[in-house]
Amino acid sequence: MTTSEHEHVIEVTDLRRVYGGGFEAVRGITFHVKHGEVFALLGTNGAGKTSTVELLEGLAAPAGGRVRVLGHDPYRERAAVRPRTGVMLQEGGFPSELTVAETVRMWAGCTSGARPGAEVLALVGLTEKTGVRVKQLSGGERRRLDLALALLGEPEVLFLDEPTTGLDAEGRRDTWELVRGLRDAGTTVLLTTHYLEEAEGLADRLAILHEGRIAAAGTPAEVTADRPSRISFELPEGYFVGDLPPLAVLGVSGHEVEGRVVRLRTRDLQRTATALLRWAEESRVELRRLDARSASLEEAFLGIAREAAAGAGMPGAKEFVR
Ligand SMILES: Nc1ncnc2c1ncn2[C@@H]1O[C@H](COP(=O)(O)OP(=O)(O)OP(=O)(O)O)[C@@H](O)[C@H]1O
Repeated sequence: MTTSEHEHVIEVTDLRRVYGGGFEAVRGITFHVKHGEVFALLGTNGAGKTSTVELLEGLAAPAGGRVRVLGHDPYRERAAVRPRTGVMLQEGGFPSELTVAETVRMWAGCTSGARPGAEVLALVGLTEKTGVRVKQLSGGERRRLDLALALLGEPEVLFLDEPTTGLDAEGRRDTWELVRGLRDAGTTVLLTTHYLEEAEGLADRLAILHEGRIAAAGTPAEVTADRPSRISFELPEGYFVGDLPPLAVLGVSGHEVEGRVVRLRTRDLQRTATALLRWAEESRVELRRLDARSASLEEAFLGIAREAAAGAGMPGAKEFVR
């Protein structure tokens, strides 16, 4: 089966995973990943991200539901799926006495159609470390070696479990560039991450898992759309919140005051910001440390976690099909 622009490269339907002791880590999740898309699975610790990715990689059989990768069952039809996928696990677990070059050679021996080791090491910026033993690599360099090995077979589908954990800011940005380049070349990427900024900047679509279920899903913009924007500023000496226009007139849905700092929440950022600035100008007042911003994925994520903890029922999709 060949992939085309319109096919779902990964299809997950009502997927369940139950561990030995009877614990249900994945409780019926549904999502699709399209050809050439970067899809991020987010979630709190223990939400079920790794448990899900392992089912997609064919490392275990689901307790219920269905997984298809490139049209195949990754567990039962492993031989058909494995050569076309690249996997970067959370723990690489290579023999630490081998050098980087030896590790890549060993891995290439188990990879059908492996490209030259020097090529993947250059891609991840490890060329200088070719002769270094794995045990002497830094944590970030090991992550990059993990990524190099996942790329050896020029996979059509790439699974990245927390690819930038342990990387410094520059290494993280390099990895993002690399993933974007792979996506632009048609690779489908599914990644898990704890970095919301990473998902916001990299993912075409994402799902937020909470206790084995999808709490919200969509594009980063869709997931943040129903969250309020925020405006904060410092009131000058002698002014109080009561001196502002009525908050209802400003279109404010909630506010907090801490000393002189005022934080407003609004669902209409333009209206609130305009009314506030008009008032400041007419009152000849300077709003110091003025900051206005749309909801970030981080706010959406924290909001979902809070609502879930409060048992308030979660927004967004219980299932997500597009
Ligand atoms: N082999 C196992 N046996 C029993 N329970 C397990 C096993 N592996 C994972 N779990 C449990 O399943 C749940 C989901 O774990 P999982 O590793 O999938 O979460 P995660 O979202 O990847 O978390 P993290 O962000 O911490 O890596 C957790 O409560 C975990 O304790």
